[in-house]
Amino acid sequence: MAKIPKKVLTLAFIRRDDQILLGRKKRGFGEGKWNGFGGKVDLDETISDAAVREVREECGLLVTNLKKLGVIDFEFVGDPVILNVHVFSTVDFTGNVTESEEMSPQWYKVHEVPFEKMWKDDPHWFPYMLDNKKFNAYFLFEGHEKIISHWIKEVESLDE
Ligand SMILES: Nc1nc2c([nH]c(=O)n2[C@H]2C[C@H](O)[C@@H](COP(=O)(O)OP(=O)(O)OP(=O)(O)O)O2)c(=O)[nH]1
Repeated sequence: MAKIPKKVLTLAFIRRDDQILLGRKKRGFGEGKWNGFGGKVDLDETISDAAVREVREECGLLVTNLKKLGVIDFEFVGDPVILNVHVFSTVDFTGNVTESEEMSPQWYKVHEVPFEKMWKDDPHWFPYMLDNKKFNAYFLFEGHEKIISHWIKEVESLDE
């Protein structure tokens, strides 16, 4: 059997009181959508090191104590590559929020997250993430706007 290629990506959320920091992606994959901060893992770094680096690059904050809350696999019809997204959250950060070439950041109240301007899968798993519950999920997309099938389950623990 041919091995299914997986591309490991990070996605980190920063919380402050009843707010969450999101960024509007200014270019590339998911352009125009509001999201957490993240991207590809480099060869020489751990997944959580990559998560810290991507947050710093995309919104200027230095985060610590990232907790892994979710692992989501995304498959796209006609594309053999599975995106393996590791979702983190933290309340610990230093620095000032700054716009980057990739992201335009903004604090949102957690009950005012703009799901209509986000990836279609996000309303399914954000409730777990916002509640600090650990979860695994899978979404099969046709194009970038239509979910054909999915599952999601709460789990006791996640591999590091
Ligand atoms: N909320 C949400 N995030 C997603 C979904 N799919 C998906 O890849 N992401 C996240 C994971 C990553 O944080 C980001 C995609 O990474 P990216 O392509 O921007 O990676 P990068 O920053 O290394 O890219 P680049 O600088 O090389 O352009 O989007 C999704 O369906 N929902």
